Amino acid sequence: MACVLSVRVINYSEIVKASSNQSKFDKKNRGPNSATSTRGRGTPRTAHRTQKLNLEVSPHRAVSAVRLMRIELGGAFADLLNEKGKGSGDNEMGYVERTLGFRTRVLDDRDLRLVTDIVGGTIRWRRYLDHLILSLCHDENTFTRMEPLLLQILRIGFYEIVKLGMPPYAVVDENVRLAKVSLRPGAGNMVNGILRKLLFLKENNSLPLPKLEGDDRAQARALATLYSHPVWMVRRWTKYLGVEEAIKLMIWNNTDPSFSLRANSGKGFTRADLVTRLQMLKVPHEISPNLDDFVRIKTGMQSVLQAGLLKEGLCSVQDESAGLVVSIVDPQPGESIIDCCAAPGGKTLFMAARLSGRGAISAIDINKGRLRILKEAAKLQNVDNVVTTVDADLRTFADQNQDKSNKVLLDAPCSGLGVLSKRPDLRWNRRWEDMEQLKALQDDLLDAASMLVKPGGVLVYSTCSIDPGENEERVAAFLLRHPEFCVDPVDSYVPADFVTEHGFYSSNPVKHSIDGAFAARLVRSS
Ligand SMILES: C[S@@+](CC[C@H](N)C(=O)[O-])C[C@H]1O[C@@H](n2cnc3c(N)ncnc32)[C@H](O)[C@@H]1O
Repeated sequence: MACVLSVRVINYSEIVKASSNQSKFDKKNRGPNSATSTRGRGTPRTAHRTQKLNLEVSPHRAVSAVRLMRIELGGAFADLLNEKGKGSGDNEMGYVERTLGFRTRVLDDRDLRLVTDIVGGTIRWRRYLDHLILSLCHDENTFTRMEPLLLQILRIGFYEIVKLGMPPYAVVDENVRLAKVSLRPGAGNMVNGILRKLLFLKENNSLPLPKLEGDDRAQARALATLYSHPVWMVRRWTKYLGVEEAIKLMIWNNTDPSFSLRANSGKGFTRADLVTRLQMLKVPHEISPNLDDFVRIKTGMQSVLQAGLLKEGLCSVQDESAGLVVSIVDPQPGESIIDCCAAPGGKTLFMAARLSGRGAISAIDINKGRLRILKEAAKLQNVDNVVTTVDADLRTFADQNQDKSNKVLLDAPCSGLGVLSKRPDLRWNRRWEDMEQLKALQDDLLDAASMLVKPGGVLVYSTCSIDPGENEERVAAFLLRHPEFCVDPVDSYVPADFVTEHGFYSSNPVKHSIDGAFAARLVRSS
């Protein structure tokens, strides 16, 4: 039986004494009012005066389940918690306690890695996992009415068995235990039954998966389940890229992401310095073939974080696809640049470092909070002497501002379809309808940004999307509205491999193994 220790202490690490047993815990916390016992109907649990430490539930599993609830239910999840939990910014273990009714031991490095893997993977594979869970449930109602926490526990178990190939009996045992202590014994029995059915089918190579057959619509639905993406994305990509490339893209999106680090030259820290530090930390790395300041890492981000390299502002996490957009702006010492949608500042800060202390960047953004992050990062990275933040809607700013610049960057709000490997939840939050709204906003912002460009000056339009509707089509529509601009091919700024036949920059995750992004360099004649 799982062991729940309950003690009156303020400090979690000081917990020493056991005083309650499982049945007491169940009675007290698992009634109809439990935050986790109903889906969307739960009455918030009252604040605990005691803290309960459970040493038998694996901490990474408990934290993963709660984090998945937070991601999926968003604001609704905060409402399920007690008042104290709302917006308190409390640490993860606080959420665990308020959701599950107990704490686990503190997570070590290995647990943290497991949480990242399990949460990322379970979100990515959600559609695929839900298809399997639904297929193995008694009936559809069992699935659709399942409590949120129970569903997350099942998703975790299915992911571990089917995608991670973890030792099956340990997975069953641990997920059953989590369901029992965090919900009730019956929930544990249900998890046990469904996971064992899954194991049987997997061992017999007969998982109930859809076949690629029927008309385009049916095939798109099957692909969407097999590769776990929304149907509308599959239909869009098969139309633009063909089935084979669409599948490759989905496989990329489902793979654990690689990261790039940029050495902050503003701090006098070079790539050679960064390489030395990574060697000392034993973090495997690779020099970027595309950008002088960048290094790629696949694993070891935890070590980089713990060593304080980011906290000290010595390096930043920045994808090469974003760095290459800065190469297209090509900032030179002494120049004045307007960055129209600047926050949280990835590109602003890299451009600022390239100015080597001479010149100025006006960093405009409508989002105050993100702009604050930019300002603090500029200070940390020692480039605040060339960065001024402007809290404004670009459209109003452009209307009212007489000052024009030779270089303007518009890194527009977009669908983010190029960065789905790094943002596992984004695919489920984006809707097809968003695309039309985004395109209209991108047109408006392009018009506004163009007003800030001096004759002879350059406007760089960029997105982190791979969708032609947000990229080439927006530029074509802009050029029709603004014949005073023409395309300046980007060949002199980025490696030839990234240049499209129309002279635009395009990074393709499948081809270049970095995020997907787009940029056009547009020169104003008059
Ligand atoms: C793709 S993000 C920019 C990322 C940033 N360039 C970087 O490299 O970190 C788009 C930004 O546009 C901002 N934005 C959206 N609408 C805006 C508007 N009307 N005026 C100014 N900024 C806007 C958003 O707040 C968001 O920070």
